[in-house]
Amino acid sequence: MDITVVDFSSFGLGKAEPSAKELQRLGSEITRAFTDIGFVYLKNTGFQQQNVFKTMEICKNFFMLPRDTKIRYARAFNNKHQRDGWIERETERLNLKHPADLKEAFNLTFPIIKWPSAKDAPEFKGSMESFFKQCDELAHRIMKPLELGLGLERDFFINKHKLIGSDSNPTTLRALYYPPVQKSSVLENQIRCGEHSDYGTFTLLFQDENGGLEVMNRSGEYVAVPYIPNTVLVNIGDLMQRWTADILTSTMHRVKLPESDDNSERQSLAFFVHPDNEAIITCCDGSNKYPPVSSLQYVEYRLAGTYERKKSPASDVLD
Ligand SMILES: O=C(O)CCC(=O)C(=O)O
Ligand SMILES: [Fe+2]
Repeated sequence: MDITVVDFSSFGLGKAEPSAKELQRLGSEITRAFTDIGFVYLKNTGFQQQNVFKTMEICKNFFMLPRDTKIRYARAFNNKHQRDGWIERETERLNLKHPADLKEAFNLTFPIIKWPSAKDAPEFKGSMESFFKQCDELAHRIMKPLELGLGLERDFFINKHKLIGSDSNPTTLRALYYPPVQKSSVLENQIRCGEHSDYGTFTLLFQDENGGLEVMNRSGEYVAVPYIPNTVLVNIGDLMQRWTADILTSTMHRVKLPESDDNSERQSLAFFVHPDNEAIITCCDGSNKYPPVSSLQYVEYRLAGTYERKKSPASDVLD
């Protein structure tokens, strides 16, 4: 199983809308990939690889801060409407059958109250804000051909994603850091990111050169999804699968441990696209295969399962 690479140069960031024929081509190719495996690599999106790596480096500087500093920016777990901030290692478990994930993360979900100060993390705020904006623009550019590919009316998806980057939409930019792993301290079945499917519309994923991401193929085997320079990996989320009455596929994936104690770390940036809070998601083919659900209700229900009931870092810093 190979994940298709689609050339998105005709509608990359900053480009005018291409001809109807070209948009149709993009739509057919992307829709085919999302129908088959639920993942596609887009190349020439307008994202500069160097800028992606620079953003990761700025994030790494944050992750390298002492715990006492990072804890000041920890995500609160006592308020389900406040999901931004730092998430300590082994706090989340994306697969409930496995021990907690060997990763830490920083969420940018609006409203953002946990920005690290410029003193603690120079450039972090500006860099993440600008990355968020670029992701938002690319997400909207992907929706247009997708509407065409699925034979939906123009703006079908766009109209339900008007408030990205505000308190009325749960879309999240997440910086992930997977620290080096000492095999001797790893619990049974513990990996960097447990097998899961994403929750929302779709996800834009930017990986570094350290592998580990794997996707389940149709035979139920996990296969590597390597980093390809100058591409953005896009995958369908569960809400989109439901929205399209299972035409598009939300596929299980995971991040495995490095092969040996080779001190390799991993970083990624994930942009989880969700419809606006109040959007009601009803099967787009009129089949009513799944009952209508509000975007916010759905994401809150899914997120509730992700966190362990153990003492969370946020309880150290109730503010
Ligand atoms: O870090 C990665 O490459 C994947 C992370 C992921 O799948 C997720 O956070 O949903
Ligand atoms: Fe994921």
